Order: sequence, then C-alpha cells, then structure tokens
Amino acid sequence: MMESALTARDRVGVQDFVLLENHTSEVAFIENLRKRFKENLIYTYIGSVLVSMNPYKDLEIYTKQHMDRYRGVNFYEVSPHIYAVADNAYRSMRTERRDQCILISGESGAGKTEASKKVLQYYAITCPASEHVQTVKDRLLQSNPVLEAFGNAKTLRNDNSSRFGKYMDIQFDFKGAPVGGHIINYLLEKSRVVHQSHGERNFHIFYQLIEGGEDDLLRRLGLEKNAQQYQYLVKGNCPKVSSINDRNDWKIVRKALSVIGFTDDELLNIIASVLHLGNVQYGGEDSGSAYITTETQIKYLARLLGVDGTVLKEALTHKKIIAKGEELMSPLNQEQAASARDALSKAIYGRTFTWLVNKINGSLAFKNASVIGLLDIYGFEVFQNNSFEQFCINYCNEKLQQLFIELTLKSEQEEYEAEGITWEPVQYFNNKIICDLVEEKFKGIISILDEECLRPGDASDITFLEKLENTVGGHAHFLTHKLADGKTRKVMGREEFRLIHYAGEVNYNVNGFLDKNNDLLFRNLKEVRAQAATQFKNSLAKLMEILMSKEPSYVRCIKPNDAKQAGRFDEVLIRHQVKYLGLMENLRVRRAGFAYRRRYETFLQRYKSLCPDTWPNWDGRLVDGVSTLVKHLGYKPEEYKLGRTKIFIRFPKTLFATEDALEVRKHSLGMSYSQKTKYRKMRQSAIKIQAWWRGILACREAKRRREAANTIRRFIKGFIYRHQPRCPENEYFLDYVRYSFLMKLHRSLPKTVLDKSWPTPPPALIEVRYICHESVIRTVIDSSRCEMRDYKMVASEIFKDKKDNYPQSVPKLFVGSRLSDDCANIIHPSPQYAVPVTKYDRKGYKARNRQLLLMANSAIIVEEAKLKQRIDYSSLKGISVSSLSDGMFVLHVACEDNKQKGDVVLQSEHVIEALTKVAICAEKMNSININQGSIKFNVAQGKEGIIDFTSGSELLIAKAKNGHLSVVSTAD
Ligand SMILES: Nc1ncnc2c1ncn2[C@@H]1O[C@H](COP(=O)(O)OP(=O)(O)OP(=O)(O)O)[C@@H](O)[C@H]1O
Repeated sequence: MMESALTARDRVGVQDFVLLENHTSEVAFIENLRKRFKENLIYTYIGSVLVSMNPYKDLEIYTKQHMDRYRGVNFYEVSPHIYAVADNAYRSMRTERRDQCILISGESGAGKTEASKKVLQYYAITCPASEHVQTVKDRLLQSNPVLEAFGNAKTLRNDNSSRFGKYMDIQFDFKGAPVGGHIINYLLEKSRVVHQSHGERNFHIFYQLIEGGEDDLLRRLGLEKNAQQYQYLVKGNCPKVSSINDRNDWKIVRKALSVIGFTDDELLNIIASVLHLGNVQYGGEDSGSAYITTETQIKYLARLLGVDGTVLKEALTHKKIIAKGEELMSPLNQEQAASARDALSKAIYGRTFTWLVNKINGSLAFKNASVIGLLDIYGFEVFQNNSFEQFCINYCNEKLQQLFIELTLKSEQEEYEAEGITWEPVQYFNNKIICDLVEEKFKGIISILDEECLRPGDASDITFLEKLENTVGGHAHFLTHKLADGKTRKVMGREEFRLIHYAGEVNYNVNGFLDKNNDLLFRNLKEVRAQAATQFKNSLAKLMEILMSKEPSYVRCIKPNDAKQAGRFDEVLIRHQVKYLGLMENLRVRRAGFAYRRRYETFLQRYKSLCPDTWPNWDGRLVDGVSTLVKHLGYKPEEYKLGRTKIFIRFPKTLFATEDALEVRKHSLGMSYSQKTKYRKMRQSAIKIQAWWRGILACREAKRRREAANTIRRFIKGFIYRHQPRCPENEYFLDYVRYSFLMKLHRSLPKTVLDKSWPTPPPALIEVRYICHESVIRTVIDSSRCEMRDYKMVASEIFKDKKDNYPQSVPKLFVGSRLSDDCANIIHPSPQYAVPVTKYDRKGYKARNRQLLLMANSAIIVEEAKLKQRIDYSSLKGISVSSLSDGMFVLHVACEDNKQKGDVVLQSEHVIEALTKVAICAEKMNSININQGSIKFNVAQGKEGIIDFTSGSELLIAKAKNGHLSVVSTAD
C-alpha cells in the first residue's frame, strides 16, 4: 500500500510526487527520481499520471505473478506500475462503461513502445478469453512486430526507434475479452527511406528481407544478399547492429504477417522496388535534361510494380506542367530527376505503410465494443537543427499538453464537486495561446504556410518566413532573427523562427518547410503542397477528438542517459526531459488543492488504532469516525477537508506525521495475538495449579492438627486401601500422594504449552488425571498444528500464484474445526473437519444453516436445515474454483450415481482452507481446476449451469441476464 511505503521515504523516495513536501522544487523532484532509480523503482506517480524511467535492463517486474498482483486491486494499494495503469483503465472501462485511453509520451528511447507492449501483454494474459478471442489476441500481439519492421529503425538514440506516431484502439466485448483493434498512424518519417544520418539505418524491413530472405525469394525480387549494394541502405554506413538480429527478426515478421493474414508477396515486391529505385542513376544530356543510365533497375521495377518500362522512365525524368491550359511533359535536370526519384520512393513507402496499417485494421475489425486506446507518440523534440518534422511533433505535444491540463483540471474539479468541496482556482500556464499561434484559421502558422504554397509567383521558404514576421511578428511566443534583440540574435540563424513552447524555446529552420512531405511526382505540385501541413492539422484535430471522448491515463517516459546504459542517471538530460514533459506543471495542477485523498473506510481502517474512540472498531458513521480520529490527532482545520465519501489532506507532512505515529503505535502494540494467547493459557494453568496446591496445603495442615495421633495408623490403612476409590480409609494417604506430586509439579512447572515433559501422575488421582488430560490435549493441539502446517504446504502447492486470495489465507491458522472451536473434534475425530459454507443453487439462491463436514475416510456431508447431502469421496470427480479472490467453489460429482443431485456450488469465507481439507481428505489434490472467466457445472437431470467470474468493487453473487450465475469478486 502506498502509505506503508512512506516509512522508507528517506531511502526510496515517495512513490507519488504529490507527496513531495516542496512540490514546486525541481531539485526535490529530480532527487526523488534519483533515489527511486537507484533502488530499481522505475515507476512513480504524479496523482494518476505514471512517470516511468527506462531501466535499460530487464527487471523482474513483468511476470505473471506481477500481473496477478495488480489485477482488480485499487490503484494506490500496490506500488506504482504500468500494470496498475492498464488494470485501472480496464476496470474503469468495465464498471463505468466509459472508453479509456492511455497516452504514452517521452523522447526517443525513453521506453514508450516497451510500455505500450507491456499494456498489450497485460490484457492478452489477464483478460478472459474464448477461442475466437485467441485469434484476435494473436493478431493484436503479432501486429507489433510487423509495424516495428516497417515503421521502426535504428537511430543514434534508440536501436529500435519508432519512426511514426501510433494510436491503437483495443476493443473489448461485453465480457471484457479483447475482441478487436484499430490502429491509426501519424507522421511516418518517410525521409528515412532515402536518407539516413551517419550511424543510423533505414527501416528494419529492408535489412530483414536482405539478410533473412530465402534464396528463391531474393532471386525473384532481383535482390542480392548484401545491403552494401543498395544506395538507400548505405547512407548511414551502419548495415549491422549488434543488438539487432535481422535474420531472426525476418522469421518473426514472416510468421506475424501470416497470422495477420498476409499471404501474397505484393508487400515484398514493393519493398524490393524501393531498393531498386534507390539504385536508379542518371546521366545528363548536353541540354541539361536527365536520362537513366541503369536499365537493369528499370527492368526489375517494371516487373515488380507491373508498369510499362517506357512510361516509368518518362515519369522518372519528366514532370507534368500545365501551360496555357494544356498538360505538357517538361524534362527534369539531373538533380531534379534524383529528387523526383526519391520523392517517388518516399511516396510508395508511405502509402505501403498506410495500406499495411489498414490491412491490419481489417483483420482486427470488430463492432460494438468498449475501447481502450493506446497512444504512443514522440515527445517534445529539440535538436541542434529543428525542421518541419520537429515543428509537427512539437505542435502535437503542445496539443496533448493542452488536453492534459484541460482534462486533469476538469477531473479535479469534478471530484471536488462530487465531494461537495469548494473549488479553489489553480494557477497554471495555459498553453492555448501557443496552440492558437500554430493552428488558428487565416492567422496561424499553418494557414500562412498553406497560403504561401498556393499563391502565384515565386514562393520560397524565405518568403514564408517573411510572411510569418509580418503576420505573427508581434506574438509573445514568436520570434525571428530580425525581430530579436542583440543577445538572442547571437543564438539564432537568419533562416530560423523561434516558438516559445510550454516546454521551452525551440528554433525552427524554415529550410525545406514548403517542400517537406510533398509528392513531387504525377500530381499538380501546388495542390499537393498546400495540403501537407493542413492534413496533419486535421488528423491531429481528429485525434484530439478521439482522445477527448475517452477517459485518459498518462504515462510519461524518461530516458536516464544517452548511452543506453543501466544504472546511469544523467541529471542534465533528465532535468531537460522533466521540463519538456511538463512534469512540474503536471504536479502543480495535481497539487493545487489537496495532496492526498482517500475514502473514509480505507483511511479509518488504516489509522483507527491511533485513537481510543475508533480502536478497535468504530460503530457510527464513517465520516464521524474519521472526524473523531483526525481531531484526536490534532489536525488543524486548514489541513484537511471532509467530503461526502473521502477525506482530503492538504499537505504531505500531515500524512507523514500520521504514518509515523502509526509506526510507533504498531511497536507499542508489540505482542502479537498468538503470543498473547499463549501467555494467557500458561498463566491460567499456573493459577489453577497454585490454587490446588494452596488448598491441599491447607487441608494437610488441618488434618495434621486434628489427626496427629492417628497419622501412622491411617497411613498404613490408607496404603492398604490405595487402589480403592476415594473413601475415608484411604483419604489421608491419597491426599499425601497428591500433595507430593503437585509439589514436584510446582517445582518443575513446564514453561511453555509445547512442553511435553509432564510427570506421570499417580493412577488413582482424578484431579491430577484431569491436569494430565489437559496436557495431552495440548500435545494433540501441537501435533494438529504440525498437521496444519503440512496442510499449509499443500495449500501453497495448489493455490500459490494461481488464486488471488491465496496470500490472505497464508497468515491465518487452519483450525481443526471452524464450527466448535474447542478440542472436541480432535479428540473425537468424527467429523474430522467442519467448515462453514453457503450453498447456492443455479439461480444464486442461498440455502440456510449450512456446514461442510468432512468425515474421515468416507464422505463430504453438506448439512442444511432440512436435508443432508452426502458425497462419497469416490464420487467426487473434481473441484473447480476461480482464480479471483471470491470464495465460490464447485464440487463436481459423478452423474452416474443416481443418489447425487448434481454438482454442489458452495461459498466459503475460508475457501483456501476448505478446499485444501477437501482435497486432502478426498485425495483430490490434483483435481482442483483454477479457472479464469467461468466455470460450468451440472445440475440435476442433466441440466447445465455456468458461473461467470469478474472482479469489481463489491462482492456480488446473483443470477445474470444471460441465465448464468454471476460472481463479482473484490480485491480483499
Ligand atoms: N521497462 C523496460 N525494461 C527494460 N528495458 C526497457 C524498458 N523500457 C525500455 N527499455 C529499453 O529501452 C529501449 C528503448 O525503448 P523503446 O523502444 O520503448 O523507446 P521509445 O520511447 O519507444 O523510443 P522511440 O520513440 O525511438 O520509438 C528498448 O529497446 C529496451 O531495450
């Protein structure tokens, strides 16, 4: 639980930044990140935002056990994790029936793709499934390697960098099973197809095909098994990367393509065509016109693309112009032809990518579903030289920040309203002003760019810059070299304009702005140009619309160093990202009012021991309990507010003080319950023995005084009658013997209940026998404890990591009998064990007065008010139970036995214990099925019933609309 981790806050930091005392201090923020990173705690919250540090090493935190730990539990009960975000979104979608989205941002290499993969895996493994669903799950998971092959590349910053923004919808049916998906791609970095910087590569698929492609295939495509042969693959001088195995990846991609349903080789023809296009070379005529010198390439291209070679040649050396209303083909010079060729390559690749995404969407399509969207998009990018791409990416981030602020403020405001707490205005920077500067109609930068492309005359990047100066020159967030003061001029180029984004200043070089992303070929140049940025603006607007309609969760990824090294915390780099991710602004908005809020029951449960009025239990209204508690703790009125269902605490220090007080209190409570019980038992037996001893002593004294004269005679007579029942003749003698025995016992009284060294009592003494009897009982209890320990081992084998409420059963004793909590059942082992249970029928009706009795070596008897149902161990065929934390279980009974009335559906508070005992008594340890989703069972006369299990906030057992028995289990 979040609160319990606070005790170690000095060492491991706080797991929610809202608990930082000085929440406006960037230094404190970074220090907290550092502490946690050092302890491999890569996840930290800012309220409900997850901050994730890339560990650059495999941490053991993504196992099935981890997934189980996060299933159906409250966000704050477990340590921060991407699974908590995934689970929270899933549960909100299920319970509130609202579409969700998870926005993952961060700079290249910060771990966005890994995070979205973890979310997908979480759903693939933990969500219920059917056979049909399995295919969809496979397709969803397999779409990843395909998209990565075509959309990812090795860059200097990340060996597997996504070179496109991705929004993916995962669609779930009414049962919560993933049944479909939909992907939208943004901003594919097409320029990479034709050019790569030093140390970088083209998209993975090219190398995979060349390295891994079968000989036949390569022959058909006219390719050689050598990446060095291809102009488009040699620019970065980096064909091989140690962390990438192209040959293996090829196999994975081929398999994934077939799972998604790509059977034809059309796709590979296109990939090969791009490589051939790259090798098309030009010569120059005297007139300056370009001609093609590489005929082989044209031959392959014509075949692979299914076009006429002559037409293709003309298209690669000419452009279409319209002169005096007539279409004419005008020859290109060598340089123009080369760029036309590259533009064609980019266009082909870009369209293939979109086609691929559409095809994947087709294979995943599903209607009428609830949706969780995953947006994985580059964070703010600031390089030495920033161009059109950075402009688009940063604009996108600006919009996402605007959305974040709007939605966080909105949800804070809504929560305050729902709780009846007055909203206090929050001071924050609203970046709408920057969004407007970029996107406003007619006056915004994008509109000006469109206009410049369309206007007649010689428009250029520089005229665009001038136009910007004239139109938005006075804007507070815009600057150019010309408009800047002397100092700023020194750090700005003449071809640059500066935008003061929410995250900081960025200078953009206008060079190429007009040309970027344009298909130069086959189409009217200006028409196409004019759409470039607007298209992006529109698709971004659509994305914002999609996101606005959903409830968002945020994951902010941070890269700890540029060297891709584990354990290295580069403070400068991290500070930079904290700034560009807007994390301090996030924190400010989240901390504007109250740092901490919890539901009354949770708060009271945790801290009730700190106030005598609320400890051990509070019987009144929860709000009054909390109010009494915090008053007792001395909270000042300005430190907290009580809402309808929650307490709001303004400062972390108030919570810390409470948590520290709890720690002290726990120590003072000291003695555990079991120690106390043991002590009490020992004390009781000592008192009993001492009382006897005192009585006997008094008796002896009296007798001595009264019968001194007869002592010897009585003693002898007593000895003679010693084997007789107590009578006047042996009374004196027996008392003496008893006295001596008890004296001996008194001198060496056993120190613990476990001590078995009781002296043998004289046979005739009833009282002493009783004492010994007790000792025997204790011995039996002890041995039964050993037996219970063995039972615990069996329980662990059956349930550990398989059933959610197994961990809760671990500290609880498995007692001999839960009905009569004394020793009777142990001494008279019939029934051997008894466990209280509730019996349910198919429709969810309960039977009353029930107990499950396990008879030694024979049968299970479910006793009810009117009838007993007996199940012989031999007819018990198996046991089914869900993997969640409910207490339902089904005893499957052989149907050929006519005496039986079908399977028995039971529920127990002590389900782990009950099933362990049943399994052991009936020797069915291997016949317990732990199911996810649902359990089928037989009802009398061959009818069938189904129990569906889901997790939710309240335990509920009821008949569902579909006739099934629906069990909603809670986390605890
Ligand atoms: N949670 C993690 N555990 C272990 N390693 C990780 C984790 N997250 C990221 N990494 C490592 O960091 C590398 C880069 O991560 P990833 O590809 O997810 O970054 P990204 O933010 O998607 O980058 P880009 O924007 O360039 O695509 C991964 O290949 C992996 O080696």
